[in-house]
Amino acid sequence: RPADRAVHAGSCSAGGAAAAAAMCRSAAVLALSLALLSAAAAAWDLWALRALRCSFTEDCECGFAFGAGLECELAVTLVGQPLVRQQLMKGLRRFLEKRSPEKPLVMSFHGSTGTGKTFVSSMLVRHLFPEGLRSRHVHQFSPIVHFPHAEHVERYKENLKHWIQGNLTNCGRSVFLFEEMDKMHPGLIDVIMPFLGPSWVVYGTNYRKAIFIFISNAGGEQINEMTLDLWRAHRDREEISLQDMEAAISKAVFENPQSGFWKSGIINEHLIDFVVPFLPLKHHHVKQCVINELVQQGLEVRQGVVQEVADSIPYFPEEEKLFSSTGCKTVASRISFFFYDLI
Ligand SMILES: Nc1ncnc2c1ncn2[C@@H]1O[C@H](COP(=O)(O)OP(=O)(O)OP(=O)(O)O)[C@@H](O)[C@H]1O
Repeated sequence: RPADRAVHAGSCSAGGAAAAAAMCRSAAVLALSLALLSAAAAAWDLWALRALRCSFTEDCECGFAFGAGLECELAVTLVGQPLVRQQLMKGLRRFLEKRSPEKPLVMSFHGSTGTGKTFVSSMLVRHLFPEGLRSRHVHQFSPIVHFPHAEHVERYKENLKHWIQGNLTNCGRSVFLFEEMDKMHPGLIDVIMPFLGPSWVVYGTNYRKAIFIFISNAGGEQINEMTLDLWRAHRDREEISLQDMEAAISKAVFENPQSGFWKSGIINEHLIDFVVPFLPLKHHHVKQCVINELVQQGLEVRQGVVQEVADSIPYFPEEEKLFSSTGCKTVASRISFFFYDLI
């Protein structure tokens, strides 16, 4: 019947439109998938090509350039830290002379406040990448800034892993500075473990060329005590046994729940290549810091100012008043006070 036919025709034409629309959708989906696939293939090709080039030519240094000036700058500007110069230069030389190192370089800086840990780490990165701390291959991490909430540790673990992996994929020569390790949530640090050893695989990059530096006050007390014992035995700080100090620091940070390395596999598995102890600074070291700072600020070096600034800083232990409680940390801020006051 005509009406039926009309209904039928209507439904048929509606069905045809729906079928056509479905066909259009499938075609669009197919086209989009093909486009995505070819884009992914192109990206993959590029990545694989880069990976291939990196593995054959070692040509993925991302602007990394270790100059000869670090040792000299350390000798001229770093005060009272014989072990730092020695350990740092030994670690770097051994690591950088290998075209294909078997594991990343892992160093750990320990010492009480104001002894030069941050000072040395920023000097070091300036000698590795011309832009220093501003280089996009130098990555600073501070648990206080990046991971402030203890209740999110599990999420932080994932974030930290992806952050390191992403940066390493981007540049195998990346430098990671982990500051304030003593504020790190317990257990979090072990997420980094696989990246520090010899057997991790990060495709498309040679992650074994990376440098990891851990910085903390943990172990500072042990360093101070050992330096004090030496002084009481009428011996010079240059005579400190690095082995004894390393053992004392490793034990202290492993056993201290507040150290960030508490019960950490990083210590147990001996993944730290160089423990770098920063010794407490004496009165004459502080004076040298004052002189350096005056020169740096383009101010006249007046002996009166040097003495006043060094005398104004608190020293420990109570009886001998031997070491500066704040190292050279407050020197710069004190200079303006004494310099302009004494003029
Ligand atoms: N051994 C040193 N030789 C020369 N200058 C130093 C030394 N130690 C500290 N200073 C001076 O004091 C400033 C503060 O030191 P720095 O920030 O490196 O201390 P830190 O050990 O990192 O302390 P904190 O543990 O509190 O972070 C430096 O910028 C530098 O000017």
